[in-house]
Amino acid sequence: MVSAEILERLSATLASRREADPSTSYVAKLFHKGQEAILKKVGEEALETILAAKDGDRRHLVSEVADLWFHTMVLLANEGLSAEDVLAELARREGISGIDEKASRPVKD
Ligand SMILES: N=c1c2ncn([C@@H]3O[C@H](COP(=O)(O)OP(=O)(O)OP(=O)(O)O)[C@@H](O)[C@H]3O)c2ncn1[C@@H]1O[C@H](COP(=O)(O)O)[C@@H](O)[C@H]1O
Repeated sequence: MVSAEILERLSATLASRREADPSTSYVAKLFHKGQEAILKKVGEEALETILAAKDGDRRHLVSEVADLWFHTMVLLANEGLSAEDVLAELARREGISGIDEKASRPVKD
């Protein structure tokens, strides 16, 4: 079984690409293009994920979610963050019902 360690290894690879040659690395090329280009890819992959979910092909859906996760990880790496930061946030939320959490928010005027 594949474990979440793949996310940590991928995060390390992404961080190492900050100094890599854009002509030999897709990730280095995205870093070189900057945040706008990365956000555009995240948006495209989110849309492709929605379309894949609607077409009912489960393997296609998994492939598109992998593209989405990968590009959101590039986005995090571009901000000096990693999958570990997101995993820590999910761990912090573990066991807290979304309904209870929402009800505990301060009331806005
Ligand atoms: N997981 C991935 C991964 N998933 C998707 N992609 C690439 O993401 C790109 C965008 O996918 P699209 O389907 O949108 O293709 P496209 O429309 O041609 O893309 P654009 O040219 O428009 O950006 C493709 O080139 C995919 O190959 C990935 N590229 C790299 N990785 C990982 O990142 C590591 C570092 O990659 P490099 O920096 O290229 O060495 C690799 O070893 C892998 O572990």
